[in-house]
Amino acid sequence: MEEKIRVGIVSYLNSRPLIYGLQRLPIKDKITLIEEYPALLADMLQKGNIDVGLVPVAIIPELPQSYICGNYCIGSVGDVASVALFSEVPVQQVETIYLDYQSRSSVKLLQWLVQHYWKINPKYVEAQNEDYIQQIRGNTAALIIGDRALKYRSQAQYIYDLAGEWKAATGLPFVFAAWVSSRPLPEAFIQEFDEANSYGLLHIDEIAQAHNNGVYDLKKYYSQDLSYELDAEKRKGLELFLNTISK
Ligand SMILES: C=C(O[C@@H]1C=C(C(=O)O)C=C[C@H]1O)C(=O)O
Repeated sequence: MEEKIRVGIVSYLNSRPLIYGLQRLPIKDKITLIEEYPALLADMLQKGNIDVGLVPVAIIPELPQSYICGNYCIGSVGDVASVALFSEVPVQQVETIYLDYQSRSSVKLLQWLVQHYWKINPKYVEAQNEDYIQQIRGNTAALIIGDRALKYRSQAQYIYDLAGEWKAATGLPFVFAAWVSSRPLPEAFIQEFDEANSYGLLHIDEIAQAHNNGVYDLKKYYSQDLSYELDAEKRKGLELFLNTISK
């Protein structure tokens, strides 16, 4: 039997539409799905523990070889809702920022916004585990991504949505994660993979209902906040982001 292709996918709600077809269509017998948080997926791709992953785009410049597979991603054309700087004070008064250990792209995006858009000069602290979320107080703010960010929204005073801020600063959409492999994969596989990604996007209502947890309106999350097509505008946003972080 042929070896299965190891596919790493983000373990958050954001990727439920992309995993839907991968778990249901015939491609499911050709792959092994591994779910992890984004920073771990990045490590796994870098170490060769997965063949393709929905990895933070910020690691692309660090890979000796990389191939973007297919036409889907985790992106946004405005506010994304699940990636934000959460604070008790306006951003101009923020002095310390905890960085989410689960993120790679949003950490880089935040640091770009801090320097070039908000023009503030905070101290950064790299969080090691979930406890950092309790540190948001006074002039201490934190970056949170994923399901934990959706959850934190209801108790937050100030929410600086990183995709919305990027859009305001550059006029472009933002791509957080894309399907990346470190070696070329067969064309026929990529095509089947791409079709499996698109399948879930036809079942958004069902997926939103199945995962509804009363925390956030998932139909809105999947159809308005997130934008999964890696189209020409998103590729432009991605290129600009990768250029800015590799300088
Ligand atoms: C929109 C999101 O995009 C994510 C953010 C990532 C990052 O910051 O490295 C990576 C993958 C995505 O899960 C989110 O997690 O909410």
